[in-house]
Amino acid sequence: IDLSVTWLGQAMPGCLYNASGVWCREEEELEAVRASAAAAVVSKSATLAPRDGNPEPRYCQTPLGSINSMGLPNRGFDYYLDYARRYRYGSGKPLFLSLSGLSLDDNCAMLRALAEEGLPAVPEVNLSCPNVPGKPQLGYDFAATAEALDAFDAAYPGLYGVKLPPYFDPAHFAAMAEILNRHPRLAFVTCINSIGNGLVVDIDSEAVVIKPKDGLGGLGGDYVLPTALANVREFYRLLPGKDVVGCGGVKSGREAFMHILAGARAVQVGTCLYHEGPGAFARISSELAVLMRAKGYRSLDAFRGKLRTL
Ligand SMILES: CC(C)(C)CCc1c(C(=O)O)[nH]c(=O)[nH]c1=O
Repeated sequence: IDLSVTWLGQAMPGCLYNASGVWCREEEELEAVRASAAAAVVSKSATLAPRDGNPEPRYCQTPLGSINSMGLPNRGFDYYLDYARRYRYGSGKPLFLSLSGLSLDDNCAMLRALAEEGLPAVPEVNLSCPNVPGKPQLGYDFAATAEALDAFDAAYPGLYGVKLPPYFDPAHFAAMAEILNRHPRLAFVTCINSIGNGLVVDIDSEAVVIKPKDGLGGLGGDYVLPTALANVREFYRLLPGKDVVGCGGVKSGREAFMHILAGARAVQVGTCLYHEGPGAFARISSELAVLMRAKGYRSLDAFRGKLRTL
């Protein structure tokens, strides 16, 4: 059973890696993911300057997944760029740097710095990054997204990707695809980021479960799987020549199989990784291999994007 993936001119020994934000803020965490059965590593979304993030509790696990309003706590871009400079490709696992600048200028400054370092990692620009206050996140502001991608093309000469928020309307899938398809070096989209601004209520305390934003936070886990699969399948269809990375609701070989069936080139694990730790990658990989063997598939190419309609 071959779980390897070749994309972006790189080979990955498998198809699973972490979702940005989970087990990837500190170098020790990044190294633990790299040393695990994960096939790649992505860092916590970086801002130019280090950030403490929001007051705790800012993350909460629930029976159906997770809710978080971390507030972009990260060590600052130079910390992750330094890690990228020293990153040992010996393990054959690509490194992605997630970027979430607080302004378009910050995102472009980080992209330019990455280019000047000789592209030691592939950027995954987080389109859930904050926009002008009072406006929706960048990924929900189509004009701002179009402008940002033009600026990214000018700032960075290599292949890059974007992390997309979930979309819920065919007109939004079409509008985003039209913009994304203008950018040939935009090589992949990662679908999806958490479903924004959910509210989890604890009936015993009669209170919300996280402190920031009066309890509003991004949802992950079982809550988001159908939305994640829909975004993977729609953008797989709408972005010819680009790769889609599946993210959302993966906790076993079953959901990884679903994401690849929907068209995912590779699959990220977030909420499940937060709770299980990097051992999750070996478990999910073996579950996926068992599932493939039972179905007679010897590689991911044998079923990628082959989700049947009725
Ligand atoms: C939500 C933002 C803080 C604007 C970006 C960082 C981020 C966070 C976060 O750091 O709160 N959490 C997520 O689930 N997804 C994200 O993209």
